[in-house]
Amino acid sequence: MRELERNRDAPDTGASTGLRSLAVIGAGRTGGSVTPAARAAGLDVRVGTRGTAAVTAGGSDITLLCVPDESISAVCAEVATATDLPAYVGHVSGATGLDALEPAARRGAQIFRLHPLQTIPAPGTSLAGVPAAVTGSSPAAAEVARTLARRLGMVPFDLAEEHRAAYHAGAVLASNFVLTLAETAADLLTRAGVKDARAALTPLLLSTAANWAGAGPAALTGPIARGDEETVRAHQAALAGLAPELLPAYTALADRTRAVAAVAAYKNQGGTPVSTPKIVRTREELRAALAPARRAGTRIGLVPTMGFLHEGHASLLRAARERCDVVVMSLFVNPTQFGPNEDLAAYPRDEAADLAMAAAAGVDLVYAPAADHVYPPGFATTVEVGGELTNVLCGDPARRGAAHFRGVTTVVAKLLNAVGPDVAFFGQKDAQQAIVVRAMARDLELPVEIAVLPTVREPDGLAMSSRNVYLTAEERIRARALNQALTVAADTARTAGEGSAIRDALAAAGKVLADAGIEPEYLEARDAENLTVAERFGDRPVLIAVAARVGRARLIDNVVVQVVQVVQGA
Ligand SMILES: Nc1ncnc2c1ncn2[C@@H]1O[C@H](COP(=O)(O)OP(=O)(O)OP(=O)(O)O)[C@@H](O)[C@H]1O
Ligand SMILES: CC(C)(CO)[C@@H](O)C(=O)[O-]
Ligand code: BAL
Repeated sequence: MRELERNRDAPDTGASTGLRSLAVIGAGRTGGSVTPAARAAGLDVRVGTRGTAAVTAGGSDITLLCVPDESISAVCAEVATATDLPAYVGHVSGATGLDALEPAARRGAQIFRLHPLQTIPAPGTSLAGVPAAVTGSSPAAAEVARTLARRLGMVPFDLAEEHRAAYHAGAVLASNFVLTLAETAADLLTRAGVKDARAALTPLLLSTAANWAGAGPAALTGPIARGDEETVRAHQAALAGLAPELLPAYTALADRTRAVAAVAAYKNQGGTPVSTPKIVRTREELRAALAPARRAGTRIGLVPTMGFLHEGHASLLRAARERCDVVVMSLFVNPTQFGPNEDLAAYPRDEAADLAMAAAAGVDLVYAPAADHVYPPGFATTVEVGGELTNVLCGDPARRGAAHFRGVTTVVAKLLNAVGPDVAFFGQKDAQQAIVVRAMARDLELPVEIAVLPTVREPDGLAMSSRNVYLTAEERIRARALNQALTVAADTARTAGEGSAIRDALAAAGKVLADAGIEPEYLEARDAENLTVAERFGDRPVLIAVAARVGRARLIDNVVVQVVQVVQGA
């Protein structure tokens, strides 16, 4: 065996590896396939079973346990009693940990797992080209397992022990669940009157597998890939009548398929997705999906959005990805923050594109509930931040009113409760919203950090907003005046310096707006922390905020000006 260690880096052909003798314990499907492959590779193979394991294993270079999962531990205990203990003891189970080989490890053997990622229906199945997941208790044990795999004709890849269960779940999805899906599809076709459903479906199933093997998510075809949601709804209606028990599974798979379609579309544009986010629609699914992260005490980040994502949202998602272990994005056009004459019905929506952006930014979980799930019949509780913060600027009764912020704080409180994030991310573009949400979190002692990130702008300075889509080409050009006006106000203040009049800065900004034919709903300067009216520019940050209708779009923007920098600790 020492020879085997000496030759670790040698090519794995013939006797040069030093691997000569192999004890195979178990003569079932896997053992019965390993044995002929090992003999064909020129190994000296001894075969034993439970009861003869110690005698068979004694003196071998490697002993491989090919016994049922539940017997591995007991058979390993037998092997551990061998007088001439093999240096390496392994098993071939995907579901079982290395710890099942503890009895041999305790006596000084190095242990490994070598799991063929293939169904082995009978003894004598060829292992040629079969991928094999390899894990070792040491680098030497892993190398021995790789060498053995190659000698048996397999293609080894490394698998970390802590990811064994996830890996095995993947294997079950690809094999067992695909079979279950095929069987379910056949059942449905049979109920729909098709005679030999299995024969009818076989070409489709085989070509789907072959196409996926070649092209991955790009091989996806069908209604979801082409955004035909009407057909999806027709399927759901048909299932509700013919096979209602299949409806939850169909709906869950449709959501998963939307995420795959989004990833495919994003890749198609040349992007490299960081993840395929999971979509959940109910608070129960959300909690279940987050339970492992919560148990593990990992850092959860939440980015609340109303969808129709742009680079502003993406900057929040990327910040969450950098700062948190798990990134949750909510996607919900919240009806309670829209006034009766506002644009709730027209608000732009594109879930598939949103999922693609979420995938690009590395989002783990997208929470996209229906309105009646968030607000079921009987819903009667609201969260409201009182006082100045919600009565001024957008909260002025003549504008969106305090009811708008009541809608925002109510839904944000619900989202914070449902997700339980460590950090929630908001954009400075909605400056008043960020201040109001911070006040709510502080007043209600919510255990969450409210992070506020800078406004992301178009190259010409226009703040990115989902509502920019409402602008015609001519309005889009005029809309630049909002940021230009704020820039002029900030420059005026900075040039005039400490104590300069707010009035002058606002007048300069107002002129820029007027020149563009824009009459603002408001153009005001307020203390950037408590929103009280600001009198002069000085050492406190001043928020200059504007709201204006440009065509159909009501746009907002702001800048924070502090003409005297306060040196911390001075
Ligand atoms: N340009 C931007 N830069 C940074 N953050 C932004 C930007 N636009 C929106 N956000 C932030 O993204 C989050 C979700 O906002 P929302 O989905 O309402 O997008 P929006 O573009 O502001 O849409 P709307 O048209 O409703 O203003 C909020 O915290 C918001 O402040
Ligand atoms: C925070 C928010 C998602 C609540 O609906 C919304 O107001 C928004 O998108 O800014
Ligand atoms: N972007 C803030 C949410 C709203 O306009 O309703």
